[in-house]
Amino acid sequence: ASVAQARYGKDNVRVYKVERDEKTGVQTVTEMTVCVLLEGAIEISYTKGDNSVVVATDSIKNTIYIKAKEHPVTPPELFASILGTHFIETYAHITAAHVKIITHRWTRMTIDGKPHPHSFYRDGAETRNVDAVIRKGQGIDIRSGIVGLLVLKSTGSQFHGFVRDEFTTLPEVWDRILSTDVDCGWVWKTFSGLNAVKASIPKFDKAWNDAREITMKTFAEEDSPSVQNTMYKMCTKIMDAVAEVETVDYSLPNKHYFEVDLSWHKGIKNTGKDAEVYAPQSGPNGLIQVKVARS
Ligand SMILES: O=c1[nH]c(=O)c2nn[nH]c2[nH]1
Repeated sequence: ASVAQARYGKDNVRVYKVERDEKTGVQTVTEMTVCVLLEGAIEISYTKGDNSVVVATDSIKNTIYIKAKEHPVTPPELFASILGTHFIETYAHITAAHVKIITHRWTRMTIDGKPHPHSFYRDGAETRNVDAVIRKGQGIDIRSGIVGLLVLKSTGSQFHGFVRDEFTTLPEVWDRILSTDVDCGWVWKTFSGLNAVKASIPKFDKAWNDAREITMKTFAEEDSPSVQNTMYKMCTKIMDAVAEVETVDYSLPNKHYFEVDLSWHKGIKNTGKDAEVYAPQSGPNGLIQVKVARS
């Protein structure tokens, strides 16, 4: 037997950083959860119990805090690249670093119509994510993403014309609720290294804003014939908006809301065009996935 693949490190490293503007008194906060996993000539730590090749996961955790102090933590694409580059440049036997950053939302409060200088609230479980792989001599591959953006529309969604056979009970529908929990990502062309990432810094926030706006605008405005078609349109619009992106992917649960037939009670009409009260379903749920590439 031999080691086919191995990587190790520290997961769930929670990091908070505040930026204080002395002139204006405005403070800005960032909170993220970081995972760093290392690859390289580490087999003997598995096969021989030889720990001489192990950068302790505790040291990896320490390094994350030190780099967060020494460097910008935003955009997350930059901080992930700084972190990964540190590990492959510091340890000769480490050949790749896998860095995942989940950025949580601290949205600045608006108090009496004005942005508050140092108060924030968590507006949703939505996160801005980055998965980066930094490989010695092979550059930096980054996938940026949005996770946990929960959306619903009360109409403007249809689903009909699907296969009807002896397994089918689903009625065709021309007006339905559509709700999903957005998990989408966009993969950047490989960066040659940290300097190339630094040269692209303004592109990362713009791409995230574009992807988020496109997702919500397309979701809201499309009279959707299916999740499949609407998510494909989101992908193509993001590709058009961000030239440096090679592929865009979505994984969307279809979070069903079932009509409740109440006709048994005094003939209440609550189905079809009369439906107003629905039963939101925890499961089962549809799950629709796509990755779109430049043709
Ligand atoms: O948008 C949808 N796509 C599907 O594939 C599907 N299947 N059942 N309901 C559905 N809705």
